Amino acid sequence: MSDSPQVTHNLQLLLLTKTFFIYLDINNNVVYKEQGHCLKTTKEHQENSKLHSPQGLSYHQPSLVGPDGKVVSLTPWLAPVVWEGTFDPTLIDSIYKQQNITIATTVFALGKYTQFLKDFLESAEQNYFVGFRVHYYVFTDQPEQVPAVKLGAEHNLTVLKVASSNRWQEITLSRMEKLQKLIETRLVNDADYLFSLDVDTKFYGRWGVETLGRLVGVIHPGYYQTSREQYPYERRPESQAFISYGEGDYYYGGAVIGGLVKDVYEVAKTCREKLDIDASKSIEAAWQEESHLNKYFLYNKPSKVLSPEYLWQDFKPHTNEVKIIRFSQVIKNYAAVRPNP
Ligand SMILES: CC(=O)N[C@H]1[C@@H](OP(=O)(O)OP(=O)(O)OC[C@H]2O[C@@H](n3ccc(=O)[nH]c3=O)[C@H](O)[C@@H]2O)O[C@H](CO)[C@H](O)[C@@H]1O
Ligand SMILES: [Mn+2]
Repeated sequence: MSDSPQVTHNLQLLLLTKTFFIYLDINNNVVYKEQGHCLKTTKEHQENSKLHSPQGLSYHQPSLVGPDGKVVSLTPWLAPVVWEGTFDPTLIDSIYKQQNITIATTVFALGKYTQFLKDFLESAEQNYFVGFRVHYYVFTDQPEQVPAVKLGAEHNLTVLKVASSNRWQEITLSRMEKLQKLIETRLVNDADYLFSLDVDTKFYGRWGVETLGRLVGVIHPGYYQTSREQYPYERRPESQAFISYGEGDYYYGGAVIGGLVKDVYEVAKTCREKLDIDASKSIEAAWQEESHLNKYFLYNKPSKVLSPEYLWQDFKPHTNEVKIIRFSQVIKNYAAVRPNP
């Protein structure tokens, strides 16, 4: 005689309850993996779910500084905005220390931009994921110009030679294609997280595991209190990067793209495809790949947003909201460093 449906139902409930309690009581990774496969599926589902939003939706522009002058630390889709005071470095480091992660970091230094590498790397070694495994990938047309910088334990650097270009716009937008290829050939196996960073920059403060997330963007320091109509989005409908005046959350800087390797891959691949479509129509978006990145982030929301502490500009005076400057664009003489105007 088979069990009555009621008995089966109770048994299932009992099993589920048991699994759940084991997880809550012991809270140990091994036990969790062995016993909690049904819970693990749920957790993975939540972490991996993309935050797509439809085009043309009407809603208020989110603000980053409230009317009381206090900073806002959640987006309207409930992603954290990382500011000083929103995380405890000791606690968050100790959590991520148990995860045995590698953070790949790409940086491009072509033409005269090789001069920025020394300060970038030296200051990164003082501040960037100190104590965690980092692998820098330096793309350059002059490998001999890459300075020998002493790297900390578990920090490595690989130089990758690329062709020179005589248009800076070409260099900055070609980063997407190079990033896509690097992920396909190496990073899928070699890294967990990836950051793509501008080289004309310096670290002045901690940049650590608080910045890790599935998909991470940074608020551009020039526009965090600007009305979205004034954002320098691409406004020509002919471009794939087009965003209409009534839309927009934040203006993200192209100097920082981060996240899980596979999520950054989606960004790079999508932006590259759109850059190619634009190129075939002889259109170049207002701010090259930064414009395409802003479009991507508008409809594929970042799961974590970095405040302008993580992208400042040395020439910009300090403001009340930004308590710490962690990473900043150095002052550069555009005419002297770029290959073309
Ligand atoms: C702060 C910020 O968000 N900056 C973005 C902004 O202006 P930026 O003025 O910051 O652009 P940029 O001149 O720094 O170029 C971006 C990056 O391309 C590389 N490079 C550029 C020129 C060159 O001759 N050699 C070379 O290696 C280098 O890694 C540099 O950091 O808009 C650019 C697109 O137009 C990029 O999206 C930048 O990330
Ligand atoms: Mn730059």
